[in-house]
Amino acid sequence: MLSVFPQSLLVIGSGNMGGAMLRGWFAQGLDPATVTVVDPAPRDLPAGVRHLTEIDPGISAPDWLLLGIKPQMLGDVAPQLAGIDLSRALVVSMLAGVECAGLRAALPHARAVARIMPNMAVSIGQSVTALYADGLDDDDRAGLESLFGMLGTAEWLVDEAQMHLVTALSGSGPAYLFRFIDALGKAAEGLGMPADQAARFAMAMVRGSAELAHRSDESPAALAERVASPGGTTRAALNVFDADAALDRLVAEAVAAAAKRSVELGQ
Ligand SMILES: NC(=O)C1=CN([C@@H]2O[C@H](COP(=O)(O)OP(=O)(O)OC[C@H]3O[C@@H](n4cnc5c(N)ncnc54)[C@H](O)[C@@H]3O)[C@@H](O)[C@H]2O)C=CC1
Ligand SMILES: O=C(O)[C@@H]1CCC=N1
Repeated sequence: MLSVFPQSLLVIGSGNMGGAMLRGWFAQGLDPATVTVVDPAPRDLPAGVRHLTEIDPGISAPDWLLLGIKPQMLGDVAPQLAGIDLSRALVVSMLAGVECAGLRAALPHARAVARIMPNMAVSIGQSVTALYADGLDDDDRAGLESLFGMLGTAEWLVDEAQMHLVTALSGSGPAYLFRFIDALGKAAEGLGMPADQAARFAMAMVRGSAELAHRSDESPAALAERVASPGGTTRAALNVFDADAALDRLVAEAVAAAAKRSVELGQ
């Protein structure tokens, strides 16, 4: 059977995201011997890969070049990649904000470019990953769908501008949820519950509720109404969220700020 994995993968930047993706693919059968990681300070470097602390002109032509650096570093790193043969390479960029045109301009010798926007749940194989590329052939598209489907779910966007919104929604989104869990625990602690127990209950509640919402045919908004007995405790809390649409407005403002920052990072 033909492998779905690229024959040779060059990873530039193996931090939170790059490292988590590699570990996910190794668990699915990617051979570490086919992977070269360039990173001066990688995070939990997976065993068996070839590791370089800087880009070396001796790196052989990769099939995939995975960019896992911060967007602000592309300007420094791209010139160092000028000496690498990328004539066969599909560049796969997770850089927030940086558009395909910018990637092509930075790496004009690459065969093709594609963008992905995963999230931190790649580390447990439960990311939702947005894919975007223009003018990519069917084999490359199928390869991206396979590799990112292994790390959760993967879905194509048809309009590149939507990448900013996906970044603000599902790329940054885990942080919003983590902060909400934290705030719930702190609220109960503030009202007198032991901190560790409040944190445990908040976490367990969010986990169960997320799974319930995932399995349910009803919308999250409808499920919330089912929790809220008329005149009961939940309604009292939801009334606080709903006063002047406070929760919707706060979340909309936060997501808009993230999307705006994504646009800025691409400039
Ligand atoms: N953290 C997240 O949840 C998400 C991050 N992203 C994107 O992923 C990218 C990486 O983010 P993180 O993994 O969180 O950052 P990180 O800071 O954990 O990883 C970046 C890695 O780049 C390495 N690095 C620095 N200079 C380098 C160089 N000259 N050559 C090679 N490697 C170098 C660092 O040592 C580090 O290991 C960013 O572009 C971000 O926009 C996308 C979706 C989610
Ligand atoms: O905060 C960031 O810029 C990156 C992109 C999405 C999640 N983390």
